[in-house]
Amino acid sequence: MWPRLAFGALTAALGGIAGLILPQLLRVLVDDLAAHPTKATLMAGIGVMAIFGVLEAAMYAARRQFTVKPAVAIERQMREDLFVRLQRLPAGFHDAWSSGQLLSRSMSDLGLVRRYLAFGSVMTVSSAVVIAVGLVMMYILDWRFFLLYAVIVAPMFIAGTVFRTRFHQASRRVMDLQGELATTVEESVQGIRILKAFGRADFSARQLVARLSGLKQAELGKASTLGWFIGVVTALPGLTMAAALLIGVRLVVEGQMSPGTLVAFFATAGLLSNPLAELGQFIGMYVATKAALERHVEIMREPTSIASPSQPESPARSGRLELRGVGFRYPDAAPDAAPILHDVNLRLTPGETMALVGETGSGKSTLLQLIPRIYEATEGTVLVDGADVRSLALADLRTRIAVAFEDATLFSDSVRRNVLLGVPAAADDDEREAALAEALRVAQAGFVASLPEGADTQIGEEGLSLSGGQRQRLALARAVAARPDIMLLDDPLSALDVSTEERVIAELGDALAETTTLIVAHRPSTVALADRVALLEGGTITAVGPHQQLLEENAHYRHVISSLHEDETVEELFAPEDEPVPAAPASADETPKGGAA
Ligand SMILES: Nc1ncnc2c1ncn2[C@@H]1O[C@H](COP(=O)(O)OP(=O)(O)OP(=O)(O)O)[C@@H](O)[C@H]1O
Repeated sequence: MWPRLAFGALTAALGGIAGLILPQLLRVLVDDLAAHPTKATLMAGIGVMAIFGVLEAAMYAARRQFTVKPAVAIERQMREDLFVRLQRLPAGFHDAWSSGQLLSRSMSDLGLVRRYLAFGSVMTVSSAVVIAVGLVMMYILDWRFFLLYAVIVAPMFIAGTVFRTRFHQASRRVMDLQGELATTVEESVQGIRILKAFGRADFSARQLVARLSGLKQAELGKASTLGWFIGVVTALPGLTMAAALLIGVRLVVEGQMSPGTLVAFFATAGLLSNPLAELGQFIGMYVATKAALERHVEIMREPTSIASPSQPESPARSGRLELRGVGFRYPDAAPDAAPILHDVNLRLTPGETMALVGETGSGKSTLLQLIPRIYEATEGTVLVDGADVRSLALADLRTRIAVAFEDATLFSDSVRRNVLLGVPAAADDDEREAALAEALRVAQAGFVASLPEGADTQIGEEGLSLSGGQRQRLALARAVAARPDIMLLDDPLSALDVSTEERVIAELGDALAETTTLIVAHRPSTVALADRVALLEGGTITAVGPHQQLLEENAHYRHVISSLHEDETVEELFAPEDEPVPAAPASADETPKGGAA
């Protein structure tokens, strides 16, 4: 890869040097033709010029051949590394970074790096070589001209130093604003229904216009910085040539210099003016690429605090789950804020189903996310199969556990691939099909059969849109298909109508008989699925026991349960289990709840 880039720079430099030979030929031709004008001299001169011209063109073509491939390969590799990094970084990192910033860093920033590698870097080397060789040739032609030309280097150097600092700041600002713009566009597209429903499309447009104006100003500032620098690097050689013309004509008239030398100087100076002006552009490209790389490195250096241990344990799989003295505060929480969770002690026996109940915002979802290490407990220990989760390889831990969140995220892919996401790659086709059929049955996702292409139907952003209830059932099917030892369900049935929910619960009860399940419940009917219920109150578990017992003994539990379901009174909840519960209206409640849209 790097040798190809080096060859690219070499061919670019050789092409430039081949071009610099032409003024020397011009000098010989002019002086010889003036002294002994013969047809043979003229033809030889034209022939050599043509050869060098073709050589210059061939070198140009070779440069592109050498440089484009490695630059594209490096860009691809950097993008892959960034993506892998983003996957590994903890959820806390993603909370703190906007998606637009990550998008612009992985797309436009890395495109800039590719362009600099394929073009800017080799052309910088070749321009520098051409300028150096050109200056040597000027010296050979006449030292006075060389001196004259060399004088402009000092102001160019000063201008270059000032330019680099300013252009770096301007480039960085433009990139950051591009990231913010990407976030605004993404949020407006994601939230288009809300904006339309509230008639606030103009609000989003105004926000976008404000961002665009900011970006425009920053782009203009960047362009004007580049503009004045290129102006300086173009004007200085021009001024030098004017001075050289004055001095050169005088030297020729006085007979101290041949006309050929003067012509050759101007031809050389003409050839150098382009690399000099381009060098300005390339320095600009270098500075912008440096800013892009800094943004890249910022992410690549983010600590992956949640990682696999170097020597992971591999305890026998049993489905045991225990939380010992667990506490947690979010990384971005104020230092004086109370922890979300503290002193949480909970033990689930293998195969047990436990419901987690608490008031809204009490930390139920947070607690669930500590188990597969989506967030890391800041106090205490989470144990899976008797081992601290931090001592297990992450991949291993996450095959032991499957999760289904209320906000069912599906990918732009077929139903089949979405549901089989957690099935081990080693499973053969029959096993995969069996897992799919079983999972769809348990999750009551029979609607899949009536989709246009059944389980091969494309869903997600690039495919068919599903209702909130359908998506939740597929997310639940995904968790079931993974056949974990421990299942974490974060209110995964909230968008289902009551009768579908009852059927799912009945199926889940059978399917999860041997799976340890912790289920965040917002409906008494979900709570009924559980062997025992844990009550989360004030950031800790204050009671654990069977639903009926907690209803009888715990006032806060009664309060939470009664607030969960408006249709059922506390008295009805006390009703013996075999007594029929009044049927809730079987509305087609498949619309997404809250943020699950
Ligand atoms: N990523 C986050 N960063 C900072 N604070 C958060 C984050 N996610 C949640 N919180 C805060 O943690 C608290 C607990 O949230 P959590 O979602 O765990 O509650 P919950 O009991 O699941 O709520 P609900 O029943 O409404 O789903 C809330 O006060 C919330 O504002």
